[in-house]
Amino acid sequence: MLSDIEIAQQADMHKITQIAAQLGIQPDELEPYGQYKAKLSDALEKRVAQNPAGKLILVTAINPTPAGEGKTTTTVGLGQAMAKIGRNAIIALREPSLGPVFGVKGGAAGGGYSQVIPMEDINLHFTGDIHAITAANNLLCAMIDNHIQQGNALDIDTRRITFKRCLDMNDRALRNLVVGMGGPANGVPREDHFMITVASEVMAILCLATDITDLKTRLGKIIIGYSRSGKILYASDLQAQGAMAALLKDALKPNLVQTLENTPCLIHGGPFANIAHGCNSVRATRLALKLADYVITEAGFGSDLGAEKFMDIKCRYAGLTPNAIVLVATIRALKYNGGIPKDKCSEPNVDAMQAGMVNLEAHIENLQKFGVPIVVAINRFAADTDEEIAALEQFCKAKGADFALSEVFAKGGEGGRDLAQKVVAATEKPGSFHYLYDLDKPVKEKIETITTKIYGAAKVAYSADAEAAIKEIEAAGSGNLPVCIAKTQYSLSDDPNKLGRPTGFTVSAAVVRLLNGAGFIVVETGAIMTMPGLPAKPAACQIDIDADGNISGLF
Ligand SMILES: Nc1ncnc2c1ncn2[C@@H]1O[C@H](COP(=O)(O)OP(=O)(O)O)[C@@H](O)[C@H]1O
Ligand SMILES: O=COP(=O)(O)O
Ligand SMILES: [Mg+2]
Repeated sequence: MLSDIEIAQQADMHKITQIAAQLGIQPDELEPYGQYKAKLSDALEKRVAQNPAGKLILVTAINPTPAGEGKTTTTVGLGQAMAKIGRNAIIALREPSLGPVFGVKGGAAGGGYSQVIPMEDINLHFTGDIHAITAANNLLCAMIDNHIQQGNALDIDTRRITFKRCLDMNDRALRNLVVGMGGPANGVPREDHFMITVASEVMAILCLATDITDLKTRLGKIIIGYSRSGKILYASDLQAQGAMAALLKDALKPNLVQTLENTPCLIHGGPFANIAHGCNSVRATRLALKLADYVITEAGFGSDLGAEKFMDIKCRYAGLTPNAIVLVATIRALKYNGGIPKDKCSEPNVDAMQAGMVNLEAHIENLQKFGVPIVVAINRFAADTDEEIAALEQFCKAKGADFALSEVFAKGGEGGRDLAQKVVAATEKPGSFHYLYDLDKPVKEKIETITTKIYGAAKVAYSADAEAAIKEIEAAGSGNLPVCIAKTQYSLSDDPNKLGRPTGFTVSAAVVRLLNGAGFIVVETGAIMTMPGLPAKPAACQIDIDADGNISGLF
């Protein structure tokens, strides 16, 4: 079989103006970036605002292996399959981060015959949105350190600056550093830290902002740290929000591209779901709902992360109601959850798969708590045996769960017809969507609702810092915000080694941070890091470009 990039490079790409025309988008509502990418204008958003909204479908997954289980691939394949069955659908994805592209997972443009294209552009610089987010974030950092250098009128406590620099790269050497070295002309020395751009508050703000005014307001509300008297300081205290918003003017507009089968795709925003809220932007999702009868979108990692945050943060803020959920399960991930090492998960092993079924069961039960019809998508890999597939289908039947065997990786839209039919039917079932918790509950109660009802934890252990932060957040009147738990994606717990369906465990809430601009409270658990590191053999080592500009090795 050809590699992902070889399939993508052989695709018959249509001009982006043709893809736009399929959606009724006028040429003057499109801002092309070359012939195959474009941003969608504010004028379009205004013109279609009164259109009836389409149906919203979320794609999530069980706990993944490090390679990922095919949510993006399934989202793309389902979008293609909907066209095959004559349904008018758009897919809405997050933009890939350079961290995984050069790290372990590789790109995030789907795979096989279900990819979005041009995949090299999408996986690398795309339309520059993540670079703009990095620049806006680091402009604020430069203004913080400059304010201190210029006399520190705000009396910023240099030991309590909470806003970190960012870079869209897996670079562990930047996790902890000292800035301002070199003497009086070069700044004031202080400890600082980098996080990966996709975990930054500016990324979260871009994904939740409804327009440029809302964006600027949110940016101004970013907490940068404290004065030495303990006063909370904001980006607006440095008059930074205007310049930051100006840097993000174009990044705020959703991007239009296409799938291998020339069906439309919006890509906008790219937060990870383990260390951030894991959903593409509200603007892109809302716009897509006004342009098509079905919108298929994905949220990162398993339902314990991306799907829970999609429901309780994104849908709540955007007033969205999902009409169906696709739960991607793979035989390899079930074996992984059944205790098989990741490099052995392609070997036939029904027993191990059966042992790992408890993880699928947990995710089905989790998603049922949101009151939205579910379809399990068995994402078929070449190594899957008929016996394993039959056993998995039998499990779904016994569980009373709708399911479909999906072969969109190997066959594109043709491999997703049954899934598409099942999903359309699911969207026509009565739903009773509801959030997991009410915002007016105490912060600890919201945290413990997620950890017990979704993760299956027995309790939460709060560090002294976490306890103090929760008290301070509630005393400042900000306790009525959603919670965004940062934890490992490999386990329902905060311990990556607890696979399957662990019970009786304790989740450790180590750090609690108020993202005042984004409007949610981050709870960092276990040993989660906001700046990943590259692996021993980075994917970057196999990426190359020839004299004609042809890129290879991206996957
Ligand atoms: N059915 C499949 N067979 C082979 N490889 C697959 C299949 N589905 C997905 N992949 C590959 O697995 C990796 C993860 O897929 P992706 O869709 O990015 O998962 P997720 O979005 O859940 O992280 C990608 O390299 C993709 O090409
Ligand atoms: O945030 C993680 O997203 P994927 O699960 O699509 O890799
Ligand atoms: Mg993905």
